[in-house]
Amino acid sequence: MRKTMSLDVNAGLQLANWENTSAIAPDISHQQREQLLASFKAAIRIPTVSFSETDRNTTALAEFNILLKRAFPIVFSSELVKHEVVASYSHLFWVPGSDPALTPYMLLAHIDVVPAAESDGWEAPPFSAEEIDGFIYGRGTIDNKQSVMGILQALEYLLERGYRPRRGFYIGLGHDEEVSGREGAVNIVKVLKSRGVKLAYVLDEGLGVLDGIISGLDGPAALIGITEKGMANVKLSVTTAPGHSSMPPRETSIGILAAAVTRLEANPMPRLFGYGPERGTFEHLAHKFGLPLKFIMSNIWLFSPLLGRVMERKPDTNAFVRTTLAVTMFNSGVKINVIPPYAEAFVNLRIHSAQTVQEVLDLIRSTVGDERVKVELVNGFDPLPVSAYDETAFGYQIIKKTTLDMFPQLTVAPGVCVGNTDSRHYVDLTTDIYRYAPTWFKPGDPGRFHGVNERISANNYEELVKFYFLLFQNCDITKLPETHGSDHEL
Ligand SMILES: CC/C=C\C/C=C\C/C=C\C/C=C\C/C=C\C/C=C\CCC(=O)O
Ligand SMILES: N[C@@H](Cc1ccccc1)C(=O)O
Ligand SMILES: [Zn+2]
Ligand SMILES: [Zn+2]
Repeated sequence: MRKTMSLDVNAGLQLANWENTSAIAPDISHQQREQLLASFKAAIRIPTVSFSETDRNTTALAEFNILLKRAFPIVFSSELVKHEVVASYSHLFWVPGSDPALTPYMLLAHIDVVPAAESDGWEAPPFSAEEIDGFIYGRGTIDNKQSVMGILQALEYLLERGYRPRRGFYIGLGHDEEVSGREGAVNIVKVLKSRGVKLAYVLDEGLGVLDGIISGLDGPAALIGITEKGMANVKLSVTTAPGHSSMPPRETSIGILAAAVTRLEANPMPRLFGYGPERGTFEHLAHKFGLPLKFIMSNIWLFSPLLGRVMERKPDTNAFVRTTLAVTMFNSGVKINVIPPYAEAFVNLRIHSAQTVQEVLDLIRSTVGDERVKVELVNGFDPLPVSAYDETAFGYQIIKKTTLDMFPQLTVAPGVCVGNTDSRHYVDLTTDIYRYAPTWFKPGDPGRFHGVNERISANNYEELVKFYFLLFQNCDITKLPETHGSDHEL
């Protein structure tokens, strides 16, 4: 019989047993702090906006290329670093290790951002990088220039201090992540494949440190994304005969389509909470909840229907419960006195780990339940495979250890990334993809993603630089420490 699980997740791999490879301390002088913040703000001020796959601010992207060279002169001049530009605005860096027998790893981030308009209610203009009460405001501060700049800033400091890695690594910076990554990430992957590269693990953007966001949890938790939801874009359309508005049919194409869309919103996709890896998140965090939540979280197999009902009440937690459906575009009409011959709507779905694109399409067709509404898949992909997060998972344990080196008070747990990332293009290069940076989220902060007042504290940005600084060095261990007498399940 399965016993009640309450994992002491911070035990097991005793930090003391790790080979110490972080010989260079992450000390940052007052002058360096000023300079790293100035470089970060300069990056935020360049509006590298992706509007659509065909409409991107290429002037800004070109300017960003120049900024990178200016901000990180050692990275760009070091003999050790091989740099190449991919698809004009994406960047691939390769730093070979002194021990070629060690499989390299790769860090990813993206340069482009989604659009932002000050008139939406920003407290500071979205490309100003203005600092208010210790927070730097601007589009890209948490998605994802904090990692673009943080990774290269850490490498700059390490090289400056004479660092030579034992394990080689790649850094990939995409320029079109927000509109699919088909130019940047896809071509970087092509280059790596042509060279026969295999990666120990990939670390990309995604989850972070949640502080006060999971209600009932005692203290902040770092969630490392071990998978991401699938995605589907679906087009619904209705074609009818046009005519004079004075002799209307009982329903127009607009009415038929609106009714179909209403049925979709009224009948959400099934609750699947507990059927995917989100279950492991709560089992890992269980010991950090007070009673009775501790008991509930330790017995997800019994309580998942109850938890699912509670979590579905708020959009940010509902995202973990089911495949979400958002009607994002609706176009129709020709003239005020003409019966509309055509109406179309687009629906964006984020698919729960326990479902597939095909299953979701079938459900949409049956919920619409109207032959006059044509349902077509525009594009999509299934949920991503689940990466390893047991005690032998190199990437997961390195990321976890580095997080605990910086923030010993955190509980670290695996999580599902509800947004999509460039890392999904890397599935043929590694089985282990993680989506995480120690960006801190407090209540209300998740809404800043693609929303108004996106911001990061200056202090948190500096912590990110230190995180990557330690991560590079922690990756130089040749193998994970052996686990001693671990009788708990993972
Ligand atoms: C199971 C966890 C339960 C509750 C968590 C609740 C809310 C999560 C809140 C914040 C999560 C942090 C990150 C936001 C999520 C998605 C962003 C991921 C990728 C971004 C991709 C992109 O748009 O560029
Ligand atoms: N990363 C963005 C854009 C994106 C959407 C879908 C697929 C790929 C990228 C998002 O998750 O919303
Ligand atoms: Zn992003
Ligand atoms: Zn984004």
